[in-house]
Amino acid sequence: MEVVGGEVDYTFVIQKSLVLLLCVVLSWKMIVYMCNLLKIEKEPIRVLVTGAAGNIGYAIAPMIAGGMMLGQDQPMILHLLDIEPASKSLEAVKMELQDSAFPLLHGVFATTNIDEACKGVNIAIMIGGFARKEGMERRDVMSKNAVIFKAQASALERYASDDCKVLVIANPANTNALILKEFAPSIPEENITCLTRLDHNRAQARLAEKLSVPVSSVKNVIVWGNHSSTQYPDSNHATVSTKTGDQPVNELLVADQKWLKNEFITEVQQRGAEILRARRQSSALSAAIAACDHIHDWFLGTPKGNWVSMGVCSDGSYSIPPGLVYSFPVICEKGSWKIVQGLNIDEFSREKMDDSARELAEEKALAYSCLDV
Ligand SMILES: NC(=O)c1ccc[n+]([C@@H]2O[C@H](COP(=O)([O-])OP(=O)(O)OC[C@H]3O[C@@H](n4cnc5c(N)ncnc54)[C@H](O)[C@@H]3O)[C@@H](O)[C@H]2O)c1
Ligand SMILES: O=C(O)C[C@H](O)C(=O)O
Repeated sequence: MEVVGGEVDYTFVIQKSLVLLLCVVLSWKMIVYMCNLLKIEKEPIRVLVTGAAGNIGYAIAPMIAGGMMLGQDQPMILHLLDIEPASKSLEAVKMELQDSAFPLLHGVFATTNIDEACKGVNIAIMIGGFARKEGMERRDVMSKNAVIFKAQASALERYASDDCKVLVIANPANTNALILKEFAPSIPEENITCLTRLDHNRAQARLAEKLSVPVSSVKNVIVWGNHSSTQYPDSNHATVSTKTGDQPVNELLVADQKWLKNEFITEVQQRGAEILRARRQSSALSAAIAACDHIHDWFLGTPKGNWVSMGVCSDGSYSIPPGLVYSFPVICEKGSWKIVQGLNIDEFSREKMDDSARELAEEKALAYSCLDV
């Protein structure tokens, strides 16, 4: 250390520190530059898509391969799974993906064997399941899916990578995710989620339409609960960015409180059924986009000041019973999610949130009774 006349020369120390800092920054920039020059790529991530020959599978495969889910610098290898009767269509999906020459797609592996499909996967998008047919009881659908998800959980438990992150889309999504959690105990429970981002996106879009603003200017809607008609789309904390800063949606729609408490909620709750009636098939394009959004934000983080809705294992936040997979507002950072805490819940919201939790508890009991656990 430089000492002048018995005293520390702070100017010299600061100068030295700045030079050192500059050297560190320049070396880091140089390393990044060299990597880019040498085209050193990230290791490919293995992504499992179950039900890959179906509607959502066909929509989501090119989105993943094109970088929408994991970003434009993240290569991937796709593991596509479907059941034997769909094996020809599955092979066709594989061929089309190959023919699309996606630069980030480092391989496609298609199989009807669940164990092989799960080998080494880092992400599992669970779309395949048993769809309700006319005249079938809820119990029949639940029992078929409970059996499917129990078997898939065991395969993931045995063969997936330790850090595997799971997104369940197949309905009943929350309860299928719960079964998966029960039968894959070595997968950390925070790695098991279900899709309610589609409902979140739908709610955001309805508000933007009502306010005649771009959808991107609306943020922080919430979908609480089950991905079913008891879900509670909540506009109480949503804002719209304007030239003068963020404005609460409830203030901008002060004259439309009746709409917010009635039509808005039912329209979002019933949107899936509306699309099902119009297409005679459930939503596929928007479901695939929502799944990409879900994984994208989970891996790469939610933008500062924004939250999104994800079906996650309840830790008792907002008095939602632990042991349910429930949709909460979450913030994501460095590959982890955290439930947004401290939001004010009014009586109206409380009732709706509890109704959905009650339905999930009933679904859980039904699923367990089907599995004899
Ligand atoms: N959570 C959501 O937001 C959301 C939105 C839309 C649809 N969904 C649900 O997603 C699921 C898939 O929808 P879709 O339109 O793609 O249906 P789809 O019938 O077109 O495709 C489902 C595919 O899964 C396959 N499959 C069936 N059992 C399987 C198993 N055991 N292992 C692997 N694959 C299996 C089928 O052969 C089929 O190819 C449905 O349950 C639907 O209700 C959820
Ligand atoms: O498949 C369905 O029943 C509808 C779907 O979950 C949706 O929300 O679009």
